[in-house]
Amino acid sequence: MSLEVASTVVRLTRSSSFTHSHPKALKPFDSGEIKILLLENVNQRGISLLEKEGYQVESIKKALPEDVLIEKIRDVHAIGIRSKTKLTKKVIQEAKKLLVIGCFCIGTNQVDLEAAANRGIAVFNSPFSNSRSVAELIIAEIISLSRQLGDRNIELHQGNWNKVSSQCYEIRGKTLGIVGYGHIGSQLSVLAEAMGMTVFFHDIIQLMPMGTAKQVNTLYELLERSDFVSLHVPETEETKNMIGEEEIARMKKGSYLINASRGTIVQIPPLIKALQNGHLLGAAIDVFPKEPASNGQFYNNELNSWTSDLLACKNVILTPHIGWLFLFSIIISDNYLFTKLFFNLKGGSTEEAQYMIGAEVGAAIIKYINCGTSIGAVNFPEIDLRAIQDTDKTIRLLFCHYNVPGVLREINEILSDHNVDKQYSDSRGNIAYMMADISNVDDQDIRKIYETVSSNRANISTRIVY
Ligand SMILES: NC(=O)c1ccc[n+]([C@@H]2O[C@H](COP(=O)([O-])OP(=O)(O)OC[C@H]3O[C@@H](n4cnc5c(N)ncnc54)[C@H](O)[C@@H]3O)[C@@H](O)[C@H]2O)c1
Ligand SMILES: O=C(O)CC[C@@H](O)C(=O)O
Repeated sequence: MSLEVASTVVRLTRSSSFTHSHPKALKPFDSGEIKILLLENVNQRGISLLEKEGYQVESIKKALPEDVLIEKIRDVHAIGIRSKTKLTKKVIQEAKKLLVIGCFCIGTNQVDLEAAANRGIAVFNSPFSNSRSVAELIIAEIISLSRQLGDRNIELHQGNWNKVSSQCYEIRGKTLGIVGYGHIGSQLSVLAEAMGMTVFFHDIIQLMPMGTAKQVNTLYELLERSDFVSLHVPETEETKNMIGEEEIARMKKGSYLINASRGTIVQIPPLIKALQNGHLLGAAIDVFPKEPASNGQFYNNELNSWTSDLLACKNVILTPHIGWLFLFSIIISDNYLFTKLFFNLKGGSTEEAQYMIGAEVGAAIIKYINCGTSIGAVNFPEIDLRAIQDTDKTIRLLFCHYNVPGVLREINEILSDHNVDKQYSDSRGNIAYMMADISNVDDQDIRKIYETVSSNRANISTRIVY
């Protein structure tokens, strides 16, 4: 494999609050030359943080088709995306200047993480800013499915008064099976128990149950025991098509399936069959194998060939990937229970979730560009050093390289004439990352260190920040 060299020298932020210091004369780039591309309507909080750093930020509201994305990505140092933008190996190979990818969401399946790491590109996400919103959505859907709220709502909107109680149930005493007991699954577990449900979960790792929830050994055991099955796994090779004909057949007759994880986890045609023949009493689907790149009249058979069949099924709640944008409230007034559902892309706590994600991922991008900090990266060795206090002659060397024997010795030989104040290195698979703060270096030294380190046999990317 050829060793691609991505190199940048940028001003190092000298305090944790990212205040500006004056750039040195020799540095080839300043922060105004750092270009950031943000896609899919990233929250204004993230945009403002990045602009405040002096970077050139372009923000586009939708996902881009591959050819346009390739054109645009060639020129940028950072890209911010959500769930729709596919950063494949092909796209990443074209991104010659790219240092960092920010996923302004939880899922990172839309990025080829290995291809990014192999090019020295760190990937960050927001691992739990919207977990609670998804868990609340699922509780709302469990009640809605159990009471057929979606159908009653559509009927009444069409002028049809249909007061029925047949196959409408309380959720108290029912069993919820959670597949994937991470941030979202465990939050859901707590909420479901508070509503009087019994909770089972299945995960590939042994986990501490919340409350009185119980971990079961196999997916089939969970499917056979649950009145409601809710999926909260990431998209991986193992989870793709995880719920198909056989799994749905294992579910209890009269049970419900909920998927707000990723659209590839559930095979929709067997789900439609089970809804049509009454094996399942309902389903709630927030994510789809193919989703439109922007809002509009795109939800039809052209998008997914079975769309009209799914739309014709009874008691199916369909939402446009808004799991994290959901506010649910129950108001108890006198003896009445009013259930209010808000599906609103801009209101209430939705702004809070977006704001938090914008702040978290925006800050991670800034810290990586300015200081090299990779803590929280999902594909990269995670390292950091405390901030440099000496404002004059200390530089920070950031060396991402293939994890081969003898490389650190070679780099330390290059640095042996200098005073290395602090040094830290870590590896993850075949990628290693070293950070070294070197004091008392003049402008000529900076150039020399950069040239010798970046021409090392294992170099993937070398940066110097100061
Ligand atoms: N609909 C939305 O708007 C929305 C919002 C946020 C997240 N998501 C999706 O939900 C997923 C889960 O989010 P999270 O924050 O809880 O993730 P997480 O990483 O905290 O938890 C995922 C859990 O799934 C488990 N798991 C992985 N493979 C498994 C398998 N084959 N079988 C059983 N368990 C398995 C993991 O061990 C982990 O405990 C995300 O990856 C994302 O794709 C959707
Ligand atoms: O914002 C999005 O598009 C994705 C939301 C959600 O699926 C996530 O992974 O956080």
